[in-house]
Amino acid sequence: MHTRFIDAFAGLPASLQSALEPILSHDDFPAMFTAEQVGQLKSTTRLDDAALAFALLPLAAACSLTPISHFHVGAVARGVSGNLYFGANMEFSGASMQQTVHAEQSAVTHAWMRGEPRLASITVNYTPCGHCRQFMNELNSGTELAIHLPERAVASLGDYLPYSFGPRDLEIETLLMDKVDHGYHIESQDALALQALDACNQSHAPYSQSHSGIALESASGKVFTGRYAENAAFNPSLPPLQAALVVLNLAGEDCLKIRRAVLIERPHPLVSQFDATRATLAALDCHSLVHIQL
Ligand SMILES: O=c1ccn([C@H]2C[C@H](O)[C@@H](CO)O2)c(=O)[nH]1
Ligand SMILES: [Zn+2]
Repeated sequence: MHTRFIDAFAGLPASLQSALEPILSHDDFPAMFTAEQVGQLKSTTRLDDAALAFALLPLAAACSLTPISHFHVGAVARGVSGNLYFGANMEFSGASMQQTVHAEQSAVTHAWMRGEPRLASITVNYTPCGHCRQFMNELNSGTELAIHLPERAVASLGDYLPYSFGPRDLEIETLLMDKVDHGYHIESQDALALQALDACNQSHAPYSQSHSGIALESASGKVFTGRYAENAAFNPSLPPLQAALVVLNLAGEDCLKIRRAVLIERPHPLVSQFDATRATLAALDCHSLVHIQL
């Protein structure tokens, strides 16, 4: 079991511990559970969907990286597939505050990067801040997304974000998590560049059309990609680097040991990721960034 889970695991109910043990002891535990695993966990623990997601929150929160706040936020997103995806907040010392990733953004992005088509609900250990409510208002689940919080009745995103501003106010029909393929091509033999291109082709940038994607090679040699997720209110947009760091971190790898990165974006984009990406990677001690302009 990854060392980050040991304390949180020890605090779980015994029946959940024994049901989770074979899954968590796998070296490659991806911080998600398939619908089939969820079914098995529910039947062995007799927890329902909502109770299981709450019970898993300490494990999700154990994935947080918080050198600034030491405040561990965990989220569990449930896809319409029935899969569960962890999310955790991430702070980067030496970078700007704007590079921070909230746990809700992490769980949403995690589900999206793993191909989930839409979310049904999200469970969080603290109330989502205004920024997260706005970030989630970009989703194709819309204001129907169910939000589960400790000691509160389940409510919808619409309940938590009345009089909301969103994509439809800017006449945008393609929503976050909708399947897209922007159809860009590059001439390259570099597997990392081709994976960054794939991420760019699936990015969500309907406001600026400044599609972008990134691929990171981790310490173990695995590749983690990230897609840009733009937001109707612009500032809550999540850069592609953050999306890739979410998946890399949740997979149990070290953000401070990234070997190389490839960022792909359009030439002369209205919105450029390059400067912020280079600065944040430098704060993470990665100085090998290739910038490809389509
Ligand atoms: O909705 C919220 C509010 C805060 N945080 C994180 C961001 C930062 O890392 C820390 C302190 O704000 O908590 C979240 O993850 N979600
Ligand atoms: Zn937040």
